[in-house]
Amino acid sequence: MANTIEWIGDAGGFLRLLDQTKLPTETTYLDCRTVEDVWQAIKRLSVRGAPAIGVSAAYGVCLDAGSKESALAACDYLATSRPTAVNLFWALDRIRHAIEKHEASRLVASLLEEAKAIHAEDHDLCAAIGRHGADALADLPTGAGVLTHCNTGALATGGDGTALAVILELHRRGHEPKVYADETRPLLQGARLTMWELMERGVDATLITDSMNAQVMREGRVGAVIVGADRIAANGDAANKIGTYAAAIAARYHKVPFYVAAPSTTFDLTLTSGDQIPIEQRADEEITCGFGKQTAPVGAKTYNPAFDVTPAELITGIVTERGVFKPGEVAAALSSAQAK
Ligand SMILES: CSC[C@@H](O)[C@@H](O)C(=O)COP(=O)(O)O
Repeated sequence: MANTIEWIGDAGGFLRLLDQTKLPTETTYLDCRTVEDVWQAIKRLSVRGAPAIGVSAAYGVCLDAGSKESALAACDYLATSRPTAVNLFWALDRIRHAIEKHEASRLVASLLEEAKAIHAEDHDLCAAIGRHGADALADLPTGAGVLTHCNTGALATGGDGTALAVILELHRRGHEPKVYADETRPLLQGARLTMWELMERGVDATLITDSMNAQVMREGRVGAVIVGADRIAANGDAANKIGTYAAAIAARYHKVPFYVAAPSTTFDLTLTSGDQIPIEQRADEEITCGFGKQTAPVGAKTYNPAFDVTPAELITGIVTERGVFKPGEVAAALSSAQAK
């Protein structure tokens, strides 16, 4: 796999991102040399996926950390790029603490160390999620169907991914999962990115459109659904890419277990329920003129929420780096782990 996020050089270096808007047809990189470049890259989804957004923003601050004031202003600015994935705000808070703690004279080097630590830690979180999730799904018959939505792999994180890390671990363990990848309208993260990653890794993957997943479940092809998340509230309600909620409803109807996989950095325990999660609204053109092809009358009125919230009651288990928990138990489990 190509590097999704890479800092090139030392403290005077720059951030190199794999430009995900060009995949799967072109593997090209975007060199970000200013905070504005990183903001734009996050906004237009050149880098996307909750953990990857957080890691990129942490590196982004290093591009304007000549003084504590400029670094703090960079944090505030990057926080305006996208509203839903809480990993962005978590990473920027961690960088803000580092700004306060470290000497102004070697601020860039200190912040770079912190950003690299956030990146490396995310790699380890993904590995732990993969192991716990594969343990939870160990009883699935060999060759069972596993449905996923959006892209939650190496392109979305600093490691192997969240939901996709579970699938890859099942594959490594010889369970031979047969993945059904929702294409994930309107920006096709499932078709363009998940299919690309799974095919590169040699995992059996079948592309379907989002509207086919209920029928695929009805045909008995799916043993489990596993998805990622952008923000999970204290009660276990989970925001993820638009279409996740519909997949969860279909899974419940067909008695298919529905798992959400996310690191502790995706939890927002200040929110009591998913109703409080800010949902990003994106441009009309994404659904009227996707990928440059006009598919609706000019001037068509649109509504384009980028995420939805799956209520906790539809979620069988939440896979974290600390284990798999019932949605109603996950906040207490993570809080007690943090207190230790
Ligand atoms: C490990 S990634 C989990 C989520 O961030 C992912 O499922 C998702 O919804 C990404 O949305 P995107 O708009 O592509 O950033």
